[in-house]
Amino acid sequence: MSVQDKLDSIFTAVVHRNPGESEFHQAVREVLDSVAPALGKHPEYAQAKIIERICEPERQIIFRVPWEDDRGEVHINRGFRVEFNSALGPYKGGLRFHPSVYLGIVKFLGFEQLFKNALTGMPIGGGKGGSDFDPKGRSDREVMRFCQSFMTELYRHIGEYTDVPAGDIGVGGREIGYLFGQYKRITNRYESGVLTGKGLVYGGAQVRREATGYGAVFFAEEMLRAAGDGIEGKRVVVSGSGNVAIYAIEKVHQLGGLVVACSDSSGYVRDDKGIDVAVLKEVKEVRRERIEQYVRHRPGATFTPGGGLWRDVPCAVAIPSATQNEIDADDAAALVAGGCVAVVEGANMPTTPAAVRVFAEAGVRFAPGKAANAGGVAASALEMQQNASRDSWTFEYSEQRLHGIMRDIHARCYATAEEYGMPGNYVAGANIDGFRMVAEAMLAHGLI
Ligand SMILES: NC(=O)C1=CN([C@@H]2O[C@H](COP(=O)(O)OP(=O)(O)OC[C@H]3O[C@@H](n4cnc5c(N)ncnc54)[C@H](O)[C@@H]3O)[C@@H](O)[C@H]2O)C=CC1
Ligand SMILES: O=C(O)CCC(=O)C(=O)O
Repeated sequence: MSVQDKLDSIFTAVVHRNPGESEFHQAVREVLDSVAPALGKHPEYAQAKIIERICEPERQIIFRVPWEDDRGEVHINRGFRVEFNSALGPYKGGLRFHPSVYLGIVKFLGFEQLFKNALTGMPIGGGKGGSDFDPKGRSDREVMRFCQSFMTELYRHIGEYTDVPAGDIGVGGREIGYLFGQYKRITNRYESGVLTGKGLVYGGAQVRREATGYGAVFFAEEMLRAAGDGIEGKRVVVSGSGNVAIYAIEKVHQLGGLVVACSDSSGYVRDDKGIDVAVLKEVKEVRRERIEQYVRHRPGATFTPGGGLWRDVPCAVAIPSATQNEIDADDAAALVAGGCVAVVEGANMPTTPAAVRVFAEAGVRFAPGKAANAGGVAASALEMQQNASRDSWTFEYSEQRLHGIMRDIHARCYATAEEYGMPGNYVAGANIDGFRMVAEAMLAHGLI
């Protein structure tokens, strides 16, 4: 059987074993499509069934989360933690609170995470979790009660050396605080390294909040520089207006680019003078309002309801930072027609496979999320490092470390793509390099 036939049959088995989990299938297919050359060079991987083992999470936990709203009504949500792979270190990855969350989403995110974490070069395995709870429109006290109930089950599965959750969509500093408080209360242990993304006053690290967005822009800068270009003077569109998007916009502006539009799930705002980050933070981080409110403070800015951002606003650089599969083939064609030269995934898997093909055919440089958005989890590993040594670094030093890590990730992806005869193919470079690290560690550990 050829390597490709073998990979096809593994994929068929994954689909069969995980019915209805389309996002997970998509994430697996993308990696399997890249790793054939590495398997050709390393027959020992196939012999030890590394791919088959990588596609099967080490552990999947599903639990009931009952909680009471402010009117005394009882709600039941479902909680998840998928501990995907611990070959490189304790499971590490965020928690997502969003009504769309189900096992297939958590598994796709956990699968992506294990290769991403490998690329950071830090000793962290891959995991992901979350709930179908919707924090939108909930009071702080409701969110607190939900987080306490969620942690009342989750605490027995996590720990500094076991599994270290963090934030993702719908889980930011507020939620991490409530989760940490409940963990501390139940276990009677001040175990700082059990969660990352903590507040600065109780064990959080400088630059963790900014890290995913800043990191994506550092990666963009490296990718453009490798092509003899740069971000300065470029018109940029960033989707989303949450943690990743806000700090991506901030860093683009610091590097001399201009972000002219961003969005949330209700629509997008366009501001040709450049998105005002202070206003955006006030609307989104402080008031937790819909993006439409941005235009109240910015004469000349416009709000458009719905999802037309990628088709309507031309740009040289696109940084999708909202959610999975937000750029389809038609969006990609519109971006190409509008002069887009680079796409950098701030979100996890925001570009559909058909859209990735459109970019490849048009020669658009494309940075996959598992490389480009790895700055967040890398900064989480730096937070764990500071917690373990009871230390706290400055903002400047932490940002320098992040910058160095993103440069290294870029260099590894670039070099691996060259080594395998696919220069400029960052998808192949990231998948092969991340896969090789996990595979080598799994081989070393024996059949477990
Ligand atoms: N927070 C982190 O450190 C990291 C996050 N990511 C990924 O980045 C993406 C964004 O995450 P965060 O900024 O942390 O979440 P967030 O909850 O802070 O912000 C998410 C943003 O995306 C928007 N959004 C969500 N669903 C949408 C939809 N269907 N259509 C349009 N907009 C939508 C929301 O309105 C919000 O503006 C996710 O894909 C996440 O997995 C990746 C690496 C690390
Ligand atoms: O910081 C972390 O542990 C997780 C970040 C995350 O969820 C991601 O990289 O998608």
